[in-house]
Amino acid sequence: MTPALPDGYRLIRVPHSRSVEFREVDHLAFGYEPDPETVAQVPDYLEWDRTSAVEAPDGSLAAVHASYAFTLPVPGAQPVECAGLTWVGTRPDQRRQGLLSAMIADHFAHCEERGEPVSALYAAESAIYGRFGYGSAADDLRVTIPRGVALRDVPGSSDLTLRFAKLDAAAHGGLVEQVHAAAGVGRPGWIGRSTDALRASALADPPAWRQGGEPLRIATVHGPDGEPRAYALLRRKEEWADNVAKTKVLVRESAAVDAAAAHRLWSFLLDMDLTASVQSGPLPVDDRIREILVDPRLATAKITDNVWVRLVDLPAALTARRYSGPLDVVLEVTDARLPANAGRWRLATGPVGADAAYDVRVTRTEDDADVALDVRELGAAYLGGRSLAAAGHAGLVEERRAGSLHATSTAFAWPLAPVCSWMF
Ligand SMILES: CC(=O)SCCNC(=O)CCNC(=O)[C@H](O)C(C)(C)COP(=O)(O)OP(=O)(O)OC[C@H]1O[C@@H](n2cnc3c(N)ncnc32)[C@H](O)[C@@H]1OP(=O)(O)O
Repeated sequence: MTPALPDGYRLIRVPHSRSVEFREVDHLAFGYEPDPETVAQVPDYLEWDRTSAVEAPDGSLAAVHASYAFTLPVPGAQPVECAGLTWVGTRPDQRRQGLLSAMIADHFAHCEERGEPVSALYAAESAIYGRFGYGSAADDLRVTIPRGVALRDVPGSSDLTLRFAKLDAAAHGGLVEQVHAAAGVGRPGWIGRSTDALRASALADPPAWRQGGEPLRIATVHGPDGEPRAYALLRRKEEWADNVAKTKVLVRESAAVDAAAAHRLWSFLLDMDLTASVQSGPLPVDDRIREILVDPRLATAKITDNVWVRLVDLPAALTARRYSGPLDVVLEVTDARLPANAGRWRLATGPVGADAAYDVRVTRTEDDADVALDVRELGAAYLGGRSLAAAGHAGLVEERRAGSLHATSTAFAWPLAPVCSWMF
């Protein structure tokens, strides 16, 4: 069902030649205006063959959205093609007349045309996207830790070398992406920056973004042959109180390829002169730092929703991931926006064979349903970080055959918590 637009409005693709107008809608919707220095220093990272809008009858842009061609790491399998929805905005004077609803339908149609079975996003407000079938599929953790707290020993940490420098995009860009990719192996949701412009924007540091802190620095950890094994992009924000230094270390993003490298990095961050605390960037909720703090209570933790996931092509999406155990279940799915997903589906997986062959079948069935749920709940559970049983406990998933929800929930769960380490 395509929601109707008001008379005279139409959905269009936006070419690069209209980029100023496109950005202006977003500035009006979000309430900001980048200064010329920021515009000059942050690369244009939108993909201009994936930018769309609603045009008003007078030819102006009333609402906009864009997407990135990502691949989304899923539990135990190759990443799946994924449209990363972004830059969604409706002009304040055009709100609540269905423009977003029409743009989302358009976005799903583009996903289908491009063969992208899932879409993911960061929600500006968490109440917006559930109605469109997106489920909150991951949380992220941000910790603030006082300087000098003790860490448990991790073998090999003290053999590694730490370097600290002013961030130089040309010199450090390759290292950051190499470590980021290696650190995310096996981690559902760990989306990589897919274009040079996105990679460059991760290192952008215009003065307006510094909030009174120093320019971005980079701490890197190296193995015996100098190979990079961890990094943190950070800035210090100088503060003094009664002649005592209270400077904060603000980490934008960090990643480590293994436990020793993570320990070496944190040992450095938690022991910087003149500082009082370290505030992390977005981490998975099961991050190593939670395990290695001697006194975890000293860390203040904040958990927020991270990526949201929408199954656009349900059978393709469910077939593209692995499950934590054998399963044979009939799911009855509701999907108000994409009726092709609705109805009864048999999801059957066997054990992994000796040859590592793995079989997942998702087929239409007329058999009685074991578990009934909306596509939103399937999206939430897709990366293995949300419990379908918990959703059932909350009244959002219905168990029709005793025991089937426990089995389904167990199979969808995954040992490593999903997260995306950067906001898009
Ligand atoms: C992935 C991203 O880019 S996230 C960024 C999202 N953008 C922003 O937050 C910028 C500021 N906000 C806006 O630009 C707009 O308010 C938008 C884009 C969120 C909504 O655009 P609109 O064109 O007004 O949405 P539309 O009229 O299609 O509303 C669809 C439904 O969503 C609801 N809705 C829209 N925005 C919100 C919201 N922020 N919170 C809760 N419900 C919302 C509407 O009430 C409506 O409900 P209904 O179907 O029950 O009537």
